[in-house]
Amino acid sequence: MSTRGDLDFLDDLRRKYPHQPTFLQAVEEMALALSDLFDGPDGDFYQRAFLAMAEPERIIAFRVSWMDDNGKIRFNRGWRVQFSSVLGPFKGGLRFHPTVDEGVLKFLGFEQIFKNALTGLPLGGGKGGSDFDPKGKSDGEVRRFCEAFMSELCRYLHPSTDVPAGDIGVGGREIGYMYGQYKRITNRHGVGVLTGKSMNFGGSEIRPEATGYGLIYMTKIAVQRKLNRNLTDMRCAISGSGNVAQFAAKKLLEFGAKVMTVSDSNGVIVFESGMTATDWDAVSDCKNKHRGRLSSIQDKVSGQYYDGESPWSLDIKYDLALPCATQNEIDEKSARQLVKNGVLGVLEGANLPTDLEAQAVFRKADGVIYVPGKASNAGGVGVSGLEMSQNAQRLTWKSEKVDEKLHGMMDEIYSMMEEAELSGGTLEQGANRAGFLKVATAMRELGWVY
Ligand SMILES: NC(=O)C1=CN([C@@H]2O[C@H](COP(=O)(O)OP(=O)(O)OC[C@H]3O[C@@H](n4cnc5c(N)ncnc54)[C@H](O)[C@@H]3O)[C@@H](O)[C@H]2O)C=CC1
Ligand SMILES: O=C(O)CCC(=O)C(=O)O
Repeated sequence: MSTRGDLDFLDDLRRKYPHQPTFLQAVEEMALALSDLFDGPDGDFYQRAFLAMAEPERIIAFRVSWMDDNGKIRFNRGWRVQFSSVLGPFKGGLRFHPTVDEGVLKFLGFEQIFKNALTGLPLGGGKGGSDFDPKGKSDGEVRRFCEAFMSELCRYLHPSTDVPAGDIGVGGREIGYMYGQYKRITNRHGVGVLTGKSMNFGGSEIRPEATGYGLIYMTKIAVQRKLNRNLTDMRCAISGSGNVAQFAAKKLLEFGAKVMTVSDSNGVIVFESGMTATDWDAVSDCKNKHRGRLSSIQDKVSGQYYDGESPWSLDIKYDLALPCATQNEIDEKSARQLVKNGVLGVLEGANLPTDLEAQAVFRKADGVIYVPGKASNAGGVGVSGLEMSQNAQRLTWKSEKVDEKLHGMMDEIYSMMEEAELSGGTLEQGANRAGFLKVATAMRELGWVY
């Protein structure tokens, strides 16, 4: 594999976007994994295709003005990065978080292109969101913000153009409010312009669960094929306690694994004897009903709460690390600690949770299974794609059918990665290469790069 210094053809991007470090990080991670292609016989074409993919087709930026509970008008920035329509409509979530800016959305949109390609569905890549902070806002404020956001965004959406969904800070409640406003403004009903909708108006079974469940389906496959064991009693660390983390934990409990941790940005709960179903209910209630902090349930759960810590800052032995919170949550020091404590696998539920130095530690560690988020968390957007299919058919499929398709998708993605491994590469290279080649080939066929 090349080193970061070898990728000279990225210099223009580095010069243009020094203020977008996470975007450049995502680009470099991808390019490193593709270095064999860039150095090969068709390298010139692949480099040009890669640079074309790294420039969004369109970025829409807008002001969102909304009224707070005191009757004051407040302003936020909103964006939709329509990154790539090569494989299909722009598809990817919306993030509401104070750290959101154009660079963060470009990193997420760039990852989304290849993730969506891996699902095997005709989906392009996009991402959007706002620097709005939902923390501490009343339900009325969140609703008015969502309506204001959609009032701007609605003119750019269409089932065959751009179909957003949720991400950090955007769950079923926010999707409902945005869809409500879309219907009000456009007078179009029952159309698939958003996924992650309620089952009452065109949602799909298993979409809320899909990212977390998909992650654990892939984890199960990896552990079976690489370690020849099942998940029973394996000590699994999860970070985060939102949508992805909750359903990853739920599926792990179902498979008999030991869920050792969940966390939020304030602290972590460690379940030395493994999380119980009652603990899971308490976390879900805390986050989904009360929208509270984990510290508020420390007396209601069997685990111990540590303020200011994360699953990766504590010196604990885990068999599997499943980061499900946010980008760059695992740095080099945490990665070394995980490896020292004998971690067997790191499978990413979040997008880019491992920074470049930490990735290098996992790559070098003998035998550690390392699966990047664009493969292991693809189940969410995969089921979003199935929601679009159901909307187009005006049908609702049974949950067993959706779950089976989700399982099949994760299995298929693992097989693609395994193919690369069997020919001397790694699972990580396999994921990046399969996603990239699909988009690059399509671009050549469309006459967009040649
Ligand atoms: N929702 C989905 O379908 C998908 C989400 N993802 C990724 O999964 C990750 C989690 O997303 P969701 O669960 O949907 O969001 P969410 O809003 O439901 O939960 C986010 C969780 O991360 C925690 N968190 C956020 N910032 C943090 C920080 N700086 N330090 C520690 N914890 C922090 C929050 O406390 C919360 O528990 C994100 O990286 C997202 O991009 C990836 C694929 C699909
Ligand atoms: O379901 C979707 O469209 C997008 C999910 C998402 O944002 C992601 O995969 O990171």
